[in-house]
Amino acid sequence: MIQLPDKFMEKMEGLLGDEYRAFLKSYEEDRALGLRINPLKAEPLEFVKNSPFLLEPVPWASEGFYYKAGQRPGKHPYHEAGVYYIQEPSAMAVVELLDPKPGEKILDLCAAPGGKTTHIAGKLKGDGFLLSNEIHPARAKILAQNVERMGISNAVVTNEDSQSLSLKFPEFFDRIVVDAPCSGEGMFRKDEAARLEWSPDHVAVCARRQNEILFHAAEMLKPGGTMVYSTCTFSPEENEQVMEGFLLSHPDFSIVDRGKRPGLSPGMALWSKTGSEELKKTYRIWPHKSEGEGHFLAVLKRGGEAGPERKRSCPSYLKDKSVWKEAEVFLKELLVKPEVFTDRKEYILFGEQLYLLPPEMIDLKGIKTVRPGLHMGTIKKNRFEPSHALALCLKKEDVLQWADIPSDHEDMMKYLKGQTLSAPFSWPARLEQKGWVLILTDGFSIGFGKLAAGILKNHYPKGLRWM
Ligand SMILES: C[S@@+](CC[C@H](N)C(=O)[O-])C[C@H]1O[C@@H](n2cnc3c(N)ncnc32)[C@H](O)[C@@H]1O
Repeated sequence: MIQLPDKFMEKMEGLLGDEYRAFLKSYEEDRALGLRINPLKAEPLEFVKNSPFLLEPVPWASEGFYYKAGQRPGKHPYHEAGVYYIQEPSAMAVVELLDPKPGEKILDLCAAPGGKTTHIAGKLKGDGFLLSNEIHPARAKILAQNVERMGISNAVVTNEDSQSLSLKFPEFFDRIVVDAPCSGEGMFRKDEAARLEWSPDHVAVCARRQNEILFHAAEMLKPGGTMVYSTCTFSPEENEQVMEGFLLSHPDFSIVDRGKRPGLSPGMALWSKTGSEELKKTYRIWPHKSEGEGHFLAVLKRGGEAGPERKRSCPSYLKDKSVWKEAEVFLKELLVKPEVFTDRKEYILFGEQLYLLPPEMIDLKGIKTVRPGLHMGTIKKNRFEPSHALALCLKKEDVLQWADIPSDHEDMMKYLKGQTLSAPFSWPARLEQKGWVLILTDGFSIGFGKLAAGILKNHYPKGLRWM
């Protein structure tokens, strides 16, 4: 059995009373493992029918499934193709409760490594604007990589603190997720660092930080907008009590009742300072009651109605199209409908790097931006090199040249290792004599290759290659 901090155990026994034994026993059991299918790549139920893994539905997440220990979905080519995101099952409840709709503007304020961001993007179906922010630079890079792997075209990744963002985006977003940094008690089964770092003082520090982050998040929500606050900890100081304090200082906000949900228990109003019944509308996930780690969630609504959109400054898009004529040539050669890209106006150039920004973006001057939009590629002298991110956004039916390599074929392994593939090819393909080719595995795009004289040169990024 794992070693839990003594003071944590004492505290939980005091809070849970008779239930404490069942709670403690859950630490002797294996934790549930989950993955969430990416609807930008696959229809979840269709995928499950043909999946190489044995998958069972997570009751609170339509795209979420449990997989069994011993299966290794993280080591399968489908993972590199962004077909799914490996995610702790309880964490999947957050975006289900947020309920984002295509066309909306969404903020994921504490976003790395990207579990909620990639879930939101799937529900937006490429329509709308997602700002994914992470305060720690190294984690923001991992977030951007996951956004790329999942084939997301309409997300911007920033690396800011919540206050700086709030100055740029007052009353801007329709929905916001605050998946707050917390003491991580709910992750003790899998995270030794959280167990070692835990102390009552750390809980208090986390609660103060959560209040501050929420304060700034609230400023960015449109009147009438929805915000989900979540943590992966049990402590009432970081959950019901944070909500209680927030509602007292923000009378225009209220907790939304999303009704009974399978696997989700009501929040513990009695553990707040006032015992307000409202807090029963928040949710908890308990490891001794559901197949998932400890979690707390609350859906908040801001009162009022959004006024007319404020005038905000736009980014300065590329006006001179000749700058990216090589990119245009590439798009016309590879795509069935190049106009999907060539008719768009929201292009910017960072040095040699060409990006396509989501529509309705505002100028991000002064904001540390890791990924301003979809990285289209690099404009080199007289040629254009498409980016890996673009390959992952494309589908077989979008392109004129493709090669579909079965995930269990040795050539897929070779491709992921960065090796060159030579004709004759034994897998389905539509290839002309030469040029850029979208590489797929079992129909899911996974990268680019370039064909010349029967040799398919590998363009799988060096940093991602399998050893
Ligand atoms: C619970 S994790 C987020 C997990 C993420 N939402 C996901 O689903 O993959 C909390 C994140 O908040 C970040 N964070 C830490 N301090 C912060 C602060 N003061 N303001 C905003 N974010 C912070 C952490 O670096 C961490 O990545």
